[in-house]
Amino acid sequence: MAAHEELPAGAGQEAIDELGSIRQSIDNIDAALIHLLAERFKFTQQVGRLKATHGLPPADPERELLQIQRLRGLAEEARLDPAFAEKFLNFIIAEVIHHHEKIAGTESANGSAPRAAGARTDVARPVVGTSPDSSATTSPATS
Ligand SMILES: O=C(O)C(=O)C[C@]1(C(=O)O)C=C[C@@H](O)C=C1
Repeated sequence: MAAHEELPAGAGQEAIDELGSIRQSIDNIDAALIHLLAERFKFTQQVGRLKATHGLPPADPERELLQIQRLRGLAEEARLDPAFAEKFLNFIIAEVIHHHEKIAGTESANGSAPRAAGARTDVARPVVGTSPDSSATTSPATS
């Protein structure tokens, strides 16, 4: 509900105020996520240039396997769905690899083949735990 909209019948002012306050915190967290992602992409761009300069492949499946294992563990500790954590990381990494390919000039004419999260086209890539294509899993909510 946007600020200019009328209050739904039945919701008291206290509830509306609480909702507004919680949403402020959500907005702060969303802003932090954007800033963190921007910082992460700055570093991965550095990696992309380094890899292109030295002829290293854009993707490193072994590294990804370690990252996924680590993040799944962290997610469990934080009571976040590990399948969601894996899917989220794979989503980011797919974009990073696309950037790496662009830097190296190795992307195909219509861009990279769509990389299903957790799937490589050129290398057998380990997939840990639940499939990151979590249409089969429950919500990305906490577990
Ligand atoms: O660490 C690397 O080699 C990267 O290119 C970074 C990164 C990542 O985004 O974390 C991206 C692609 C690789 O497959 C593994 C990890």
